[in-house]
Amino acid sequence: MTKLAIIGGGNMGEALLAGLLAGTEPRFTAAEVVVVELAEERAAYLREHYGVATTAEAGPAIRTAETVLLTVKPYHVDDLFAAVADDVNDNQLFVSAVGGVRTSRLEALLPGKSPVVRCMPNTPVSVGRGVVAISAGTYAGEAELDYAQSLFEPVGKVVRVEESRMDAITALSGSGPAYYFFLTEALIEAGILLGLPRALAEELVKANAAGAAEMLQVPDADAVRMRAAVTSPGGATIAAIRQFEERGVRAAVMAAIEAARDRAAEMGR
Ligand SMILES: NC(=O)C1=CN([C@@H]2O[C@H](COP(=O)(O)OP(=O)(O)OC[C@H]3O[C@@H](n4cnc5c(N)ncnc54)[C@H](O)[C@@H]3O)[C@@H](O)[C@H]2O)C=CC1
Ligand SMILES: O=C(O)[C@@H]1CCC=N1
Repeated sequence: MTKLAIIGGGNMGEALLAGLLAGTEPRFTAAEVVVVELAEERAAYLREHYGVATTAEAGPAIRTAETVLLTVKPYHVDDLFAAVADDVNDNQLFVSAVGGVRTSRLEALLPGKSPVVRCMPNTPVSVGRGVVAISAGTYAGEAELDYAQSLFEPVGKVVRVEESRMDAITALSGSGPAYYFFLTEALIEAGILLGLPRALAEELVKANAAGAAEMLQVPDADAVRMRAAVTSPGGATIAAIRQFEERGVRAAVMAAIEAARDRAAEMGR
């Protein structure tokens, strides 16, 4: 029996696969995992890089799996479940990372009463520094949440949440790495505007991100206080902060996360 079937070998399927197979004591060996991926070029890449088996046939992979991890797009879900109804049993755990899709919708698509845990990971799971929010569906309880926690702890921090918070968590945390990468891009371009060579600008901006991230991990780290500590009276930093505030960057961030939350909810319908 396969321990884990990952359905969808795209960006998130690969990020979780990489994290779960990494390290000297990986959560799974490659032989314990099968990835269901329709695009053959993508499947070949995953076989070559991770040594896992792949298939385009979800049914047999699901039939023989203890845990089924869903990493397909929300609009793939109906077709997928229609095709595998005969391959599912109630002893399997379904763990869904599908954005916006509620456990009640997945439960309605499943033929029996398989337990479903919904999760929202982020791409740093690929390097063991992710964060994964989990919540239980109707037929999943503490045992299934404990199992999901043990599944994801090797790839990052795990937080248990009410499912009603999942769309907000998708916007803030699932999408979160993209915002930091976006800011990174913008800062590198700013360095180039100021005449720095691209390689130097990249080196400085990436090292700043790593340093600031490390400082934020110190217990009781306070972003407001740490930002103030950089902002000298009458100095350079306050001149930049004034531009951010005049241009509404703080309000833009809030509006952006709100839009992501609303879009997550819409995707799941
Ligand atoms: N990319 C991210 O950072 C995050 C993504 N998610 C969620 O993960 C899911 C996947 O997102 P991505 O990996 O970014 O998308 P993606 O488009 O990169 O990957 C989806 C993969 O599923 C494959 N696929 C489609 N139908 C299939 C089927 N019936 N059987 C097997 N494979 C099938 C596609 O060929 C594709 O490779 C989405 O629901 C998204 O909301 C959640 C958290 C973060
Ligand atoms: O952009 C998306 O819809 C997915 C969900 C969170 C991150 N990526």
